[in-house]
Amino acid sequence: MSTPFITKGGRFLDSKTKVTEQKRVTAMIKKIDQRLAQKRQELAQAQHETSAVQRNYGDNTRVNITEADDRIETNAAVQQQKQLVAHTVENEAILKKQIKQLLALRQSPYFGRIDIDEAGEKETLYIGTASFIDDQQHFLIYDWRAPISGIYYNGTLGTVRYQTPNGTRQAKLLKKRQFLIEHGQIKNLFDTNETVGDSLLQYVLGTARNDYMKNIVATIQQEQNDIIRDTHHDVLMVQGVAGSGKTSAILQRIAFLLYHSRESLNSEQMILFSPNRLFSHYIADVLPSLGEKNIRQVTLAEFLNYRFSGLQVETLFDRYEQDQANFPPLAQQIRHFKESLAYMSAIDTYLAQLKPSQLAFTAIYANGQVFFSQQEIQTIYAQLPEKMLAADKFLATKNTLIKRLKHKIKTEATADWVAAEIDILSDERYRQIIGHHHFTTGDAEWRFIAEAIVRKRFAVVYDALYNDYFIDIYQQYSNFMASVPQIPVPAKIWQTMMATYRQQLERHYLRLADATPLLYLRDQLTGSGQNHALQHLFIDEMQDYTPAQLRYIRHAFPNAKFTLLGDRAQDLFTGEKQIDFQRQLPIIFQTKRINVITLNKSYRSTYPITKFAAATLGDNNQIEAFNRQGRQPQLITTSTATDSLQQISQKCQQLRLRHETVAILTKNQATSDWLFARLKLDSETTLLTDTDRALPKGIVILPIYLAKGLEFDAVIAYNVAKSQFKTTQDQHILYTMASRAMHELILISQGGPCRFIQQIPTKLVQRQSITKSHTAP
Ligand SMILES: Nc1ncnc2c1ncn2[C@@H]1O[C@H](COP(=O)(O)OP(=O)(O)OP(=O)(O)O)[C@@H](O)[C@H]1O
Repeated sequence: MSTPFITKGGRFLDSKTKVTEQKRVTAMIKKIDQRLAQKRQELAQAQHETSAVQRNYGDNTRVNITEADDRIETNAAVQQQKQLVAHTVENEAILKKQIKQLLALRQSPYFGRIDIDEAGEKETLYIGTASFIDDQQHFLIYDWRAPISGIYYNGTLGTVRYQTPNGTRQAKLLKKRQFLIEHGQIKNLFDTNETVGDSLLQYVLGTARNDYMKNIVATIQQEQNDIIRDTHHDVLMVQGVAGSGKTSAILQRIAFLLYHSRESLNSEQMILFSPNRLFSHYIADVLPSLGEKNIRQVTLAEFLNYRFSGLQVETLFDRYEQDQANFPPLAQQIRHFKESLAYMSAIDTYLAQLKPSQLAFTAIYANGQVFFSQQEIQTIYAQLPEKMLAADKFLATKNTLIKRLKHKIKTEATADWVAAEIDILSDERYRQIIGHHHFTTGDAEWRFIAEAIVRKRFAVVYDALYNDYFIDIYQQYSNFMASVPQIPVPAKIWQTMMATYRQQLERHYLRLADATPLLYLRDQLTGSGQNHALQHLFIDEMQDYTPAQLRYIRHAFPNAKFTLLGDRAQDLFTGEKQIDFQRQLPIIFQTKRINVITLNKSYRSTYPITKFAAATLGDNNQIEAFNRQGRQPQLITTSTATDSLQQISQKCQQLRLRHETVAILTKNQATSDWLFARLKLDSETTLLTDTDRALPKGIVILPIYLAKGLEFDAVIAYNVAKSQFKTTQDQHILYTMASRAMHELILISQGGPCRFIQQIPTKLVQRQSITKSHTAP
């Protein structure tokens, strides 16, 4: 970049300073190069060792099983060799990671410098994406996550405090310098007294987006830093306006947590619930760019489908598409009720009062005959102490059934059919069953084989017990629904809903609103479904989750800490009744250690676009626009579909000359399909659906819910007419569409625009009407 930074509170530096700093950068790169050469040599050596160990592995572990002593020795050798292989492989992986980190540092060793005075001792520290320590153990670069780096993000000149594992420390911040270094060359640098100067941010945000989200460590803002570094709360909830850096903060937070809890935390103990698959792809580069492994990502649909193997669970997107066509008020009331905490509590009450005779046990069959009858299972359950928890009773019942199965295997082993089967057993099968076992008597051997045969015959029973198939959980849920005391609709409507539930079940289909209550009932009844190992769970776009879903997720991951990010104004799915999550959080998460952070400043879009997007929400918003100049949003009103198509084509052509990615956003998939079939565009155009996993460059057409969390250089929002956008939900859709644009926004309205646009002050949007006379040649 050649243009100088224009900075509020920043100071341009003379060329002498730049020369001195460049010298340091060059010297640093030299040191990094030396370290790289050394690490590459170590890697070559390690690879050589690995293949030597692997070669030896075969020789040393040739199994000698004739003598007992030899067997023990061979076993020990195998273990030793295994450890050696694991060690060398791990060593190689560490070296590869270090080389990758050094290569990144070589391009841009650091982005910040702080000069501090700590109790009279002056120090100059440089901050980058990873630490770099010389052979004398001097920190030449500090990792951005090191405690002292907190000063860079939080402090203005003067007295500053920073957190260390041993408590808070104090220092005087004398200088804060920001760098932009590309390919080893300082592109710009300046001193600032702001937390992180706007100029660098303006530069970073002004560039075109690429396929992947970038890390923001060089320009983290103070309030984002609070999110990243919060380690004191069980639940951290961020309510942030569109483009305020929620997703960015979550990803840097993951990197931060991994750095600070290296000993006790690894990426497998974290999971991110993301809004769609495109999003998963979009953010895939951030953690690796910070030297960390990606964590697992899952969409709610994937999570539910995994838990309901064999059933298809309605997705949020399918439901949204159907609701657009028809969503009667009574159905809305039922759904709203089923998604509430009250409904989940009703399950708790139901379970507490459940009599043994009310459990929907089912008989277990083996080879066409009843093995355990429903009555037998019920009786076992009924004999357990009344006060026992439902889950404990279920487990005790299961254990008794397993014991009975084992007993039956023993007695059945003496049956005639077993003896007959043993008589005709082939030699090969016989040897297979015996394996390495040795028997002192012929009787013992015979018994062993007989039991193995019976066990195989009754394997289905064991399977049914193991998988809890002796309770019909779908019937139990149906019974629960029939017993719910305060239903929100007339009894007849509720019964119709239950009948539909049963019919859909026959077709292996389950409504989304029933999914989490059903899982909750199943888990509470059977004591299954909990993951105690997970330590951190992150949810992006939390406004798309219902209280019942959050309650279930909390139940399923009892030891996890939660980071929840959302924006009420981007709530596309709940309809008119917005949920007050903040009030419900202590009940959902059953903790008081909750921190709520609000982000009002929006960074993604230019100032005019953010102003426009905010205005679609009316006066009732606190959105602050980051000061980055750009074109005014444009509203084009047409009178026919043909005119709209023509305008979109024209605009696409123009936008493509200026931008890498142009998105045409529609309200639903059907409209996207329709546009894709009719638009004749010269540039490469892709229609996206919810099965897509990658975002191509060029022009993309997609429904708004798939664009959640994403951003594009330019957006064309189609069709913002009053016939299409009426409700509060529509208003949120409009806001979400507008806020996806980074640099340019065009809105097409076929017929008069909706009231959310009509109300916008004239100066915020450039209006143009296309009448027939304009489009006619
Ligand atoms: N401190 C920052 N420095 C540089 N870029 C930033 C910063 N904060 C946010 N951004 C950029 O702003 C854009 C929006 O950020 P992000 O997607 O994290 O916001 P969000 O709050 O999750 O948005 P939405 O809710 O609209 O999906 C991204 O391009 C991100 O890189």
